Amino acid sequence: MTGGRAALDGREVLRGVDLTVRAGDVVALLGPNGAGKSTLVRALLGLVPLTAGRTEIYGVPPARFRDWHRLAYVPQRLPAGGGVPATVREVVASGRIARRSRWRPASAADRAAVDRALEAVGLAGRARDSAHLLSGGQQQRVMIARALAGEPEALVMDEPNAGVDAERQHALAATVGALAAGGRTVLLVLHETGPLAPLITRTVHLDDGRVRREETPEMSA
Ligand SMILES: Nc1ncnc2c1ncn2[C@@H]1O[C@H](COP(=O)(O)OP(=O)(O)OP(=O)(O)O)[C@@H](O)[C@H]1O
Repeated sequence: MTGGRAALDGREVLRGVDLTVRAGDVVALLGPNGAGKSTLVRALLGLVPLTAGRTEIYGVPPARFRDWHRLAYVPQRLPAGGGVPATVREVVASGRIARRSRWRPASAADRAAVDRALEAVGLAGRARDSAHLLSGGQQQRVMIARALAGEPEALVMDEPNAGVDAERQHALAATVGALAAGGRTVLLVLHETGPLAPLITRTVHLDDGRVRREETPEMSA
């Protein structure tokens, strides 16, 4: 993103953001409540239109970007259920849709990716349960698993550790560590880096809609 500006309800929330996330980066986006972190990640994905500046995903503006299987996004708040009952496994399997050619039934590779994703978030034993009956934290893990199932090159997660206990935070760090080791790109909105700290290649501090500071681990070492 270069010079990105965005407004919500007539109020400018992004005030000229320059941010480049490179392949293989594990970026932590930090900042106080209301700094614009969620709006920034949504704007990077083309979910919030820019009023000025520009942004590109793999070199293409979001409106023209087609390779959505390369990315996955785990929003901070869960989309309202929509009243459609689905099992945990069905929700996670929906993360494969962008990868599958249309009308083709799920392959062994699809099923294996869903199994791995369920294992990674510790929900393998809940696969047949109704997703909408799980707790908020478990539903968040379902959304993370759905993102992992698509085996994206880049993952964007908005506050995946909010309200999450220490054990699950360490489990998430293990998952992110495996992604990083595989050369994947990860952008995380965080309140604090916690167990993810050793994995982070760059921290970006946002305040009042602007990037105030960027740090790499070498700088703080
Ligand atoms: N849909 C909306 N309409 C109007 N204003 C909004 C909307 N969503 C967010 N805002 C406001 O925009 C500002 C930035 O919000 P944003 O959610 O991007 O911040 P954040 O840094 O992610 O905060 P938090 O850590 O609390 O999630 C806040 O002042 C918020 O109240």
